[in-house]
Amino acid sequence: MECSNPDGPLCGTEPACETNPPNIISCKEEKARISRTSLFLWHARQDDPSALRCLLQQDPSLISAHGYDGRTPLHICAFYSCLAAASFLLDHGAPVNAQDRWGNSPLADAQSKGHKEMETLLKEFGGQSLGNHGLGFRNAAVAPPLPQTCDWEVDPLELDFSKGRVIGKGSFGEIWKATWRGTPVAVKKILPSLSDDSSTIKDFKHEVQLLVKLRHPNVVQFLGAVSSKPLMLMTEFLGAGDLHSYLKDNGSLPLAIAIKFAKDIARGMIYLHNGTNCIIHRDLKPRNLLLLENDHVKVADFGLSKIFRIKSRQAYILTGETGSYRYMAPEVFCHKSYDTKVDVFSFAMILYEMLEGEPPLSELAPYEAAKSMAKRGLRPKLRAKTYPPQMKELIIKCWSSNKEDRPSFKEILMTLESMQRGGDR
Ligand SMILES: Nc1ncnc2c1ncn2[C@@H]1O[C@H](COP(=O)(O)OP(=O)(O)OP(=O)(O)O)[C@@H](O)[C@H]1O
Repeated sequence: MECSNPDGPLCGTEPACETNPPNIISCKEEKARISRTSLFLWHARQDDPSALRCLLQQDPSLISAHGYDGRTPLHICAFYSCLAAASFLLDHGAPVNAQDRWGNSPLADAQSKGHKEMETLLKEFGGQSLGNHGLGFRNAAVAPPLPQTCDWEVDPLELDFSKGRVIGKGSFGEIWKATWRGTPVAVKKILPSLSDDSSTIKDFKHEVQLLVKLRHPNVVQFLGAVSSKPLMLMTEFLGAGDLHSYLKDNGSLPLAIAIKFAKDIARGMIYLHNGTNCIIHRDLKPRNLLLLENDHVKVADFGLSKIFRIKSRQAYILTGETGSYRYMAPEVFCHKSYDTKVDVFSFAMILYEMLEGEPPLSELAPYEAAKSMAKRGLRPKLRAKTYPPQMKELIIKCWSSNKEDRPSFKEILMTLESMQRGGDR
């Protein structure tokens, strides 16, 4: 399937029925809606993301479409292992745990058919094995319900913004420095427009439940969340700024510091990628790497992007905040199925930026940079003279077009350690 522009123009719009009386319009519209739904389900079965994209652009509500027995396009993809279409649907916010009239979720369908790759993909998006396969399949395990009480809910009245300030703006909302029970914290206020349906809030709660359990010295610590509107996420506050600003102020880093930072990032990523809930960051970039006063780095802003990403795409474009594109792996740009190796690709771009002192392909706009990398295999030129051959090799491996050729973060850490030992001698 040819890679298409993820924010491409509308493929076609339906003519407005301005002269028809209202009852004829609604009848016509209803018929059109039903036929669009059938078409959407059919293209899911054909594993055809381009056709799905065209229909979705005409009618965004199709993302929650289902047939009369409650089976969604994602159920169909899961059942027939249509990976490209499933990946597209998930990227565009399709409800991953929708249950059909037998109570089965897409993951239960994939499991019943033994589609391993599909299972992995659905789980990455929070898929749960729900239902009992009343169609005659073997029973699937039902995920335990979330506990009714939670220890992460923050009372918004306890958040004091009076002496706070906005410290950053992302596509999901503003980041504030605030005080919570006397402690400085960073609070991300999610744009109200991104949390206007109950399923988003449910997904949000589920995700926070996972994130709040994470603990690692190189991962920004989640402290809690407000699950009423506006949704808010509270993390520890890191006062030394982010890597983007640091590089802007200081230019390229000496090799030893770049290796030190890179090791911290690799350690944080090993933790995220290898826990019981494998977390793929998908938006690793210098702005999401926060510095500590003692020159250590922590990985921030992971986990929730998949919930708000599609909804925020519009805001993303409107605010011109397209910085993430520059670090984006080709398979994400092309809406293909992907795994933890997308973060390795982004890491290569960050390594490059730390050593060269300028963003990768800075001569191109972020979107153009991502497109050239994905479609033409273009890569930034390694110009700095200070690269030891091992570092050059590492960067080139990490930004391989073929994700299988990219090393894991465990391997990356080992290479960085051996480089550091070489430098010490
Ligand atoms: N815990 C924190 N402590 C201190 N500063 C933070 C913290 N979290 C975020 N920031 C600051 O806020 C900025 C914006 O963060 P945010 O994660 O919302 O935006 P982004 O990653 O640039 O955008 P997007 O979420 O759209 O990818 C960061 O680059 C950083 O400077």
